[in-house]
Amino acid sequence: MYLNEAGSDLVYHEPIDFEYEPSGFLPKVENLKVRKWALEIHSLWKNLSRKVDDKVIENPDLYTLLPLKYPTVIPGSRFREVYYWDSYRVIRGLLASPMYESAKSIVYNLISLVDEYGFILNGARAYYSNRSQPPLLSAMVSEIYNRTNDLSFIKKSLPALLKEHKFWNSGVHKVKIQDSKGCIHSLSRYYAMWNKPRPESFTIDKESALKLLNDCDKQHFYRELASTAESGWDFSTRWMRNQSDLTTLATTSILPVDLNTYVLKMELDIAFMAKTIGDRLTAEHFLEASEARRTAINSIFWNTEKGQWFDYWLSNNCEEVHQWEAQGENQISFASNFVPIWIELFNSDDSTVKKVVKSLQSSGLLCAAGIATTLSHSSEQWDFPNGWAPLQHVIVEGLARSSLKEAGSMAEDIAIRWIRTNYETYKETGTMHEKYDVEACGKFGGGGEYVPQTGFGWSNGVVLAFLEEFGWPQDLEIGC
Ligand SMILES: OC[C@H]1O[C@H](O[C@H]2O[C@H](CO)[C@@H](O)[C@H](O)[C@H]2O)[C@H](O)[C@@H](O)[C@@H]1O
Repeated sequence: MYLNEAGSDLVYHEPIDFEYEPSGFLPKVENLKVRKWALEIHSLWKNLSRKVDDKVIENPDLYTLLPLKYPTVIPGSRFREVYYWDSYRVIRGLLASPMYESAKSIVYNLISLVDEYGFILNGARAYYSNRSQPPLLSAMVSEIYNRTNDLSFIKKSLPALLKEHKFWNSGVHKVKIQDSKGCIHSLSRYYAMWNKPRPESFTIDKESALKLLNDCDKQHFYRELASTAESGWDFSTRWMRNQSDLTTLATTSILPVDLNTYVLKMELDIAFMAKTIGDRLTAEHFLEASEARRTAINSIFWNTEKGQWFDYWLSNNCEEVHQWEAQGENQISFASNFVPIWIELFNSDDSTVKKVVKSLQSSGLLCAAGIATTLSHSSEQWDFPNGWAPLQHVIVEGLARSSLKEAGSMAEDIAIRWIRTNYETYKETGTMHEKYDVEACGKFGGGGEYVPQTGFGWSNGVVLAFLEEFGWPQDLEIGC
């Protein structure tokens, strides 16, 4: 057998809209040291830009890489293909850069995946076709539209968003649940269409399953592993019945707060886009869908005393309509419990925001260098002490949109801590990292099934997005 060198299928591409010093770049960054660093991060888009090699387009059956037509941006290091939810933060950074054409071409590639598969794959490889990832396509489209006012862009994107909405709200992804007052709600869950070892981590999964004795238990476990990869949080004690035993992953039995927030955002974005292009019926339908999901999120996840939205654990995975029970509420603090604050319906409500700010403050998740993913020291990568760019971003952005002063200050404080740790680690190691250790400023993260990766798409995107939003004053020190 003859194999090409890894990475030769996706080749370097010079982005057409890249400039070394773009005019109007990060106008609120006054400090020269920070501006210089931000320009270095901006120039990393050049390193991470790729296009599919012609040999793959000509003979797609010979490759695992999918023959995407447009140039794209990869996360970096071992992640040499496009990843779905990473792309949202990459796009937010590209918009700050500003590289609108590069941002649009990422979306066009993702749309082509919906056309072909009916959903967006975890990543653009054939072996990722058994699952998706946190659905953020609508957020990508609406952010690009906000900057460009390009009506034809939303016209081209809307059909894919409608298809994607169906994927997350039908079949195995859809769960019906009756609340304590007798109302039936429809929510979404992660559920991979796969019950074998993940092809990209085949030997690791086989080994993890060794202690399971029968084939049925093994198949169940393999589905849970792949479903956890669909959540983007692979792996975390958040999904485990027993925090020290990976084989107790139970992701398909959990109604996740963050997934349902992203689907709510999808519904609101679709309603807005449909209205913008004059499709009144679709707009009304999705406004109703968003109202129903907001009610479901309040009823099933929100705990008003604790000021958090908690994941809900289903007691039995096979019922047609589940019955809500107090014991199903998982009252452990995870960063995902604060993700709904991203949505205007929640961040415009002062009483909710006050509770959330108080709760986040006392949760133990707020650390020296940002928000920890969970409080569990498990050595899994989506656990303590790791902090991840997408989680800092979604919470900070939500808090910053509130009109409450204490929420705004908290948002800015977290953003400053996060920018500082990214800066210090970059100066120390010469690179941007996939995740950071939030216990102290200037440390990158670890744990999990692969060595820490660098590059790195979503970290670059979030630093640029934070600097765009908050700026950096002349006299504020950047070092730890
Ligand atoms: O190969 C192991 C796993 O790698 C990916 O997961 C991690 O990296 C992704 C790219 O940055 C990121 O989207 C994900 O949140 C990370 O946990 C991949 O997505 C997994 O499916 C894969 O099994």
